[in-house]
Amino acid sequence: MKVYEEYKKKLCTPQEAVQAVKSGDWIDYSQGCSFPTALDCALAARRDELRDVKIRNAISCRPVQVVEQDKERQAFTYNLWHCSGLDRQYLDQGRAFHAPMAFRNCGSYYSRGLAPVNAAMITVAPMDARGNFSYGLTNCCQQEVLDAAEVIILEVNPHMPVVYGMENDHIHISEVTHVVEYDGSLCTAPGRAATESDRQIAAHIFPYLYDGMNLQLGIGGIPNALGELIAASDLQDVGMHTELMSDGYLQLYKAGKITNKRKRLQRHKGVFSICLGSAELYEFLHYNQDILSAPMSYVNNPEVIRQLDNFVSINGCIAVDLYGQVSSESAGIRQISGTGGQLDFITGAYMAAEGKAFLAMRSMHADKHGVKHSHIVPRFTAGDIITTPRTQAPYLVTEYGVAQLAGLTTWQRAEALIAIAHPEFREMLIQAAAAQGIWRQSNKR
Ligand SMILES: CC(=O)SCCNC(=O)CCNC(=O)[C@H](O)C(C)(C)COP(=O)(O)OP(=O)(O)OC[C@H]1O[C@@H](n2cnc3c(N)ncnc32)[C@H](O)[C@@H]1OP(=O)(O)O
Ligand SMILES: CCCC(=O)O
Repeated sequence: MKVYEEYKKKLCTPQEAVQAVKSGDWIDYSQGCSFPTALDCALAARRDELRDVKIRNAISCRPVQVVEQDKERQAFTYNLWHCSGLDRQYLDQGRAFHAPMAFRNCGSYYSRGLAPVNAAMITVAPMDARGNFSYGLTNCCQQEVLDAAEVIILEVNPHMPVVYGMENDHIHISEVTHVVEYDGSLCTAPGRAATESDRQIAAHIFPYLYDGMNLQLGIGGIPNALGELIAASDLQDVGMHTELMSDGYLQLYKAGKITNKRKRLQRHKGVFSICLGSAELYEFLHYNQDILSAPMSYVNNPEVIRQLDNFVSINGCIAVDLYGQVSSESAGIRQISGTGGQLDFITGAYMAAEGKAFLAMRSMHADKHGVKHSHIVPRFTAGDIITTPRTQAPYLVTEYGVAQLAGLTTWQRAEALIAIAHPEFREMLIQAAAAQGIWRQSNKR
């Protein structure tokens, strides 16, 4: 068979494949749990011969060897579209940089030539008899990256599920420069377990959910708690249209909650763009005809989301100020996460008939010295990054309730947000609101 001959011709060791990289190059790794483990090790081993090689990735799920082995950071610069807990450590230590983006636009940076790619290194499922390799867990911006790349190196992993896609879900052997094989386990990222306060927050959102909704759950503990709550509820015929496929959705599928039968687009199919989860979730996706992967440029497009009536988007945030500006990605200048798909889904959910978007957070935290900090703040301080502007602020949720901000004046917003602040901070916030000129004498307190 011709495709197998071509495969054999292109098959080489990781060490041979990474010889394609030159000093000064830009390299893209496939994102999230599709991390190309063997190629990363082989590239890191060239640290003494290479200079100024820039790598782009997002949500690193295992130690990254081009970071770990290049202590002097002479050979490699690691850049992140979005951050995992491990990435936060790299950023804190000055071993990585963040690249701001909204996920619906990420692919266009490549197709418009704004993000050049000398070599793409991606993990795929084994080749089928027609010569195709499934992108598996990560559809994301894969196609745009590959279209932009001068050299394409596949890391074939037998554990990568074959995932059906709407479009741009596989690559053919004829388009590939090199193939390497790696039989190690895929990265897993089952997500942070829900805490008691996550559950309290989820319980406030729950009354807004209804049968037949199209559900997007984001990253973090609160969306996971919602997954648990819906799985144990009487809700029926939930539709899945989400950027992130997580174990929360696996729970919902197992509980029979997701049927997708009321969706106006891709009826009977759940749609996602990137999967971060457990080995059980990966197995569930393997040749699963009920689920489609699609590019971020489609899944996160507000024009697409708009067509899904009854859309409910639930994401996490870090802090909100009394004007309704939301930071979901930084604490001061400390980069914690990324904009990701948050703004895309808030925009699309608002446009959908009966659509709603929720941003949820704990009302406060205590730092390592025991000092308590309110997550509802009078105003942001220098360095805080605004992820969602106040003009698009959706339903904000804490353990103390829900504040719907759209359409409200500044003094109404201040009142609504102070009502869901931690009680210990409410008086301070009222004083601040008065000093900022956004508190009326007749406001409730
Ligand atoms: C995926 C889709 O389908 S679309 C869109 C989804 N994406 C987004 O919404 C992007 C932005 N949101 C997020 O990334 C997440 O929801 C987060 C980061 C806001 C919350 O996620 P969680 O996993 O619940 O966060 P968690 O509470 O564990 O905190 C993560 C880190 O932020 C820190 N942090 C969180 N809140 C604060 C705060 N107010 N002040 C200081 N630090 C904070 C924590 O200490 C922790 O740091 P560490 O890893 O060094 O310990
Ligand atoms: C994979 C989740 C990325 C995001 O926050 O959008």
